[in-house]
Amino acid sequence: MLNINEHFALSRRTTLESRTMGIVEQYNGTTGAERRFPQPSPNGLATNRKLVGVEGKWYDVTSFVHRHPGGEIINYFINKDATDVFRSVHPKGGEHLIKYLKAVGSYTNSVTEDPFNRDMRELYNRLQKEGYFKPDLRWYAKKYAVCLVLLSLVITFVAGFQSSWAHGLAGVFLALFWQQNGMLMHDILHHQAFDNQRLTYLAGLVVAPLSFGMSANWWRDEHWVHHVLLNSVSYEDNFVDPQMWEPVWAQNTKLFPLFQTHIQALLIKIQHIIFIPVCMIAGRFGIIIDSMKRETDLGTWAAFCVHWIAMALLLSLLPNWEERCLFYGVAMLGEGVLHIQLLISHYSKDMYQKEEMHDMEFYRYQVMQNINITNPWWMDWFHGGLNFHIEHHCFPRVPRHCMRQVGSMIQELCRKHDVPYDTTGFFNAVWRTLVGLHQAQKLFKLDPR
Ligand code: HEM
Repeated sequence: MLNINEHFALSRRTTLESRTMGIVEQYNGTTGAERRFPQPSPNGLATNRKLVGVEGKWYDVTSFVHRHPGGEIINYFINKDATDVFRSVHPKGGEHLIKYLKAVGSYTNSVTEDPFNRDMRELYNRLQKEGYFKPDLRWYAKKYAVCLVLLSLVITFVAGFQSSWAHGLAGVFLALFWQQNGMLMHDILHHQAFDNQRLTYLAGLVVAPLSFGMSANWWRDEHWVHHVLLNSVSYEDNFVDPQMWEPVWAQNTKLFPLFQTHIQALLIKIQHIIFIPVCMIAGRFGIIIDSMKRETDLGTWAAFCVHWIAMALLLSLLPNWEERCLFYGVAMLGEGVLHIQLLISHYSKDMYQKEEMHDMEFYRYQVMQNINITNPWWMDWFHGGLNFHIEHHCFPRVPRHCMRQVGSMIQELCRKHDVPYDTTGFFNAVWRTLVGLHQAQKLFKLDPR
């Protein structure tokens, strides 16, 4: 095990950018999460081929990995059993892909030795049989109709009233519009509304760059890595779960080696105090800028333009700059709550590193690394499915409105196998995050070299 100074020494060798962006190369070889995905040996099959194991069969992807529409993350699963992750990420659970692929060998169907994982695979089969994974377009269409009502309230209160309170209220409606769109984007990109890649892309354009001002492609790519390699950090491979890493927070001591400047050290000392205000003030712009920096898709850029032109027109309807700042400021702060919601389901969980990985298979790992938010059903709209984070990480394609039922099934299996199922109220989850940040800052110091 490395001590903290050695961590820092290691971390200096690479740039921060390569840590956050070079997600790919590290997947070859033994990385931290490897032990999470058991490896049956592809005995008797040519060793120079790249094989992926799904449901007991080996598929040769040697000539396909560079063209894989899901990106280079597939490299991480070469010569491994990828059954659970394969079913979780692909539309239709990848059944359409399996039908057309030719197997080149087989291994014992269930390499999983963890009885909890075995039962969760059975639960997956049951959910599949009972139609839980069926995309529910009508339910999501109703949700989008609510968004349109919110948008018309924004326009009415901006254009139809002169008073400041009406413009402040319009800001609240805009915050709700963005928050609900953000949650819809999350569901849609997980194929909960369409199990077709093209339609998912088009719907993603509407709810993300057009309505929210953020790139759906960027978010999807980062988010899938987050799902698959949740809460992982690996210094040698310059990798950290992209959704769990902001160069301003050290929520876990395993992130310390990634911080190198005195400014960062200063921010970390007060991170528990500034966490909420920074999320609320800068959260929205942080993801907009990040997503624009890497976007190359013309459709997305066209949607960005429409978004900002519409926003400029809306602001021009207000009588002066004070009213504009009031309106946009209220909207931005209100939408900032979404950024807190996005982080509290993981921030106070542990992070795993190569040297310390536990032998946990897919479902056990997903259950252990997530926190659910307990809330009455009538507040589900506010949490937008993020409250069922355990269920979502186990079965990302289950539509939001089925989560309660699926939650009871998972809880039953957790009780049966004595697997901790972490659930707490919204404010308590925020508190746990702040306490975690506070404890981490007490341990933090820059390398005194
Ligand atoms: C036999 C191996 C595999 C094949 C043939 C394959 C093929 C594909 C195809 C054709 C798509 C486009 C979506 C679709 O039409 O279904 C896709 C998407 C994707 N694949 Fe794979 N894949 C394989 C294994 C994997 C593995 C092991 C991972 C590991 C995480 C992975 C991650 C993804 C992701 C994240 C997407 C994007 C899904 C989205 O757009 O929402 N794939 N894959």
